[in-house]
Amino acid sequence: MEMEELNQELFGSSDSDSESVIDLITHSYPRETSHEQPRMPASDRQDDPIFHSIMDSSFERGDTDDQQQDHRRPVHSSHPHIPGLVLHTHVLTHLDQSRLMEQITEHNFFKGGQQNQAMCFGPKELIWIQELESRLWETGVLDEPYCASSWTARMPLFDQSIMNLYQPGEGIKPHVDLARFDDGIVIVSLVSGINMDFYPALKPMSPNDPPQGDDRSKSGNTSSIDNSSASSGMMSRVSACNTTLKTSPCIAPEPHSQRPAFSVRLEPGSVVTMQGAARYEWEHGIQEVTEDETSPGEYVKRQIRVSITLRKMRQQAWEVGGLNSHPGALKNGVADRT
Ligand SMILES: O=C(O)CCC(=O)C(=O)O
Ligand SMILES: [Fe+2]
Repeated sequence: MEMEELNQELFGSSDSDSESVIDLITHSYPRETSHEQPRMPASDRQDDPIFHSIMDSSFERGDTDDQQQDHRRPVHSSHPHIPGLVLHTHVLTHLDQSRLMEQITEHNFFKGGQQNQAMCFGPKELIWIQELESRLWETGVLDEPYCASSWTARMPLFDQSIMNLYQPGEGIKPHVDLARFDDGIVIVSLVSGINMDFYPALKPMSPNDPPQGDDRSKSGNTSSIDNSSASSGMMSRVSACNTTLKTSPCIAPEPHSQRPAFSVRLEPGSVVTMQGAARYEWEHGIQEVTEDETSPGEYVKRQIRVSITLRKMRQQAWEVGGLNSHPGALKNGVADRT
């Protein structure tokens, strides 16, 4: 079956029942992966919330607006007030998203919704990173001036990916990504939209900070989230509560001392790139709310969302304790956080 037909089945057909779509997701097109990771049995996918979010989401129903979006060219909008922050819309088509979601679902990274975060290291296991990278180049996301060649020329471009699953009402605390990561961070939004908020960092970071971070990140309101923590591959909801890495309804949200300075609407298929000031001097976060204001007085209910963050570890970060000190994290590219 051609990919277009698959996409039509997945997203454009109103009468396809779950069984047939599950079957399509399981078997329909050849996989380039050599992953040894255990796959989710097709029968279990019927209970998989990610799968259901695909089934329920508006773009999967083939809404006219969403269909049209597929034919729109990518638009790159540099933020007028946050240097280095660029929103790239209409980057991933429904087909791109469906392929990524298929891989994520198939590898059961979120354990049927029991875990809300999964991490992979190294380029080998990350077929979606290769696909994403190609798409980011093809669509001009990684071009100057949005992304500086000082980091886009590095090899590999990304060696870590983190996938976040957000149920409606979940968010992520405002933070500056850890110093162990290089400049140039990419966040890809899948399945449904969300508002991301930006706050001037109370304690800005710099590319020259020690890669392991310092005590500054442990105090004050600026959080430097170790959702990348090299010690882990997966973060369970329980550990999320214990570590406050990613906020979850089971802990009281800590309000940020500031109101967001700016909010950016991240539609599915859009990409955010952060470099320079946007990466080091601004915090980004997602509030724990069930609906987002998309224009004055207009609110949109949240649905399940999945994001993929692509980053590159700094060389010094490997030296001070990267994967070598956490061999478990390497197994199959992911490991349970314990
Ligand atoms: O899910 C998102 O859009 C943001 C994720 C994020 O900030 C991170 O992984 O550091
Ligand atoms: Fe982040």
